[in-house]
Amino acid sequence: MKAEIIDGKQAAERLRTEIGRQVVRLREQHLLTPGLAVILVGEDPASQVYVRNKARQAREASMASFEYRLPYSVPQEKVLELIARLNDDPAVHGILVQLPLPPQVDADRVINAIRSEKDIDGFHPVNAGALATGGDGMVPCTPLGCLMLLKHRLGDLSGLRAVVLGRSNIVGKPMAALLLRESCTVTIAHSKTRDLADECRRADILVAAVGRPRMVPGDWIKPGATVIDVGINRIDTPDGKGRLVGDVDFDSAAEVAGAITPVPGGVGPMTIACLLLNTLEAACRQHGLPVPQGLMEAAWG
Ligand SMILES: Nc1nc(=O)c2c([nH]1)NC[C@@H]1CN(c3ccc(C(=O)N[C@@H](CCC(=O)O)C(=O)O)cc3)C=[N+]21
Repeated sequence: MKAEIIDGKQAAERLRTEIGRQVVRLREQHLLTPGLAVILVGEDPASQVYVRNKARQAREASMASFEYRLPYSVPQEKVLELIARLNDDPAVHGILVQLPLPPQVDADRVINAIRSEKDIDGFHPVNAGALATGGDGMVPCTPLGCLMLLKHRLGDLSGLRAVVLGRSNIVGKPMAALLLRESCTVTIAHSKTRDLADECRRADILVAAVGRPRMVPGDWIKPGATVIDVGINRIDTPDGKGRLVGDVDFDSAAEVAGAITPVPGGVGPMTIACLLLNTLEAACRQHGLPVPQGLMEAAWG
């Protein structure tokens, strides 16, 4: 194996430690405790694990965490009512509604209902628009985490060719916008892209976010490229336990890439750390306090 493994777990731990310090400072100097509210609809076991992890890590960073569990069959109105209440709750600075949602609940309606200042996922159109036009809104957690890992490895990204595989509003599009902001030459590739392998082979930076287990083989990767694997796919194994794999075929990719993120232990932990970062920033903004600087650098320390 040739590639350096980019340790997202370690980078996320460093970032969370620094966030925790800033939260303690806010509490002591301004009597302000950043609060994160997480809404989970339904009983999906994987989602329950994520939500529990988010709440635990928020508390470990000295934040307040509020969890709301609604039944799978909940009417959309009930979800919107809860959001309206949290929008007006001064103890809540960030609201996250775990996706996906059941069919009777329209995700766009729900996202639009969250006050954009409390939209720590960065999914609200106001925040998506700010990212696209160079404003300073909330940046979606997964792309932000990916960017930190890229800077950790590469420093300045200016002029590099970046290919983003996947065009979702949650990862692909905001990832491309962030890389453009860093002055990369950005290509968004997707299921209709012709000569997908050739597009990928041009990439100095390849971000895979398609949700297809091990879709990207090593021979799609430019030698020395930096590969960020956003995929978290559970696959069956002969022992029946199953395991997590990314969108990239790790073993063959690691023979070619200069650096690569593992799954698990890559992008996932950074996503949660960035969620805490956004909650801290949201709390500061809502109270007219300066946003602590230099936190992102903590991740690539
Ligand atoms: N509104 C909303 N915001 C989200 O940010 C959001 C969401 N909905 N819905 C679901 C996805 C998924 N997601 C993950 C975050 C961390 C890990 C993570 O830390 N994964 C560990 C492994 C965890 C395990 O072992 O299962 C890792 O990659 O090392 C995974 C998945 C956030 N999501």
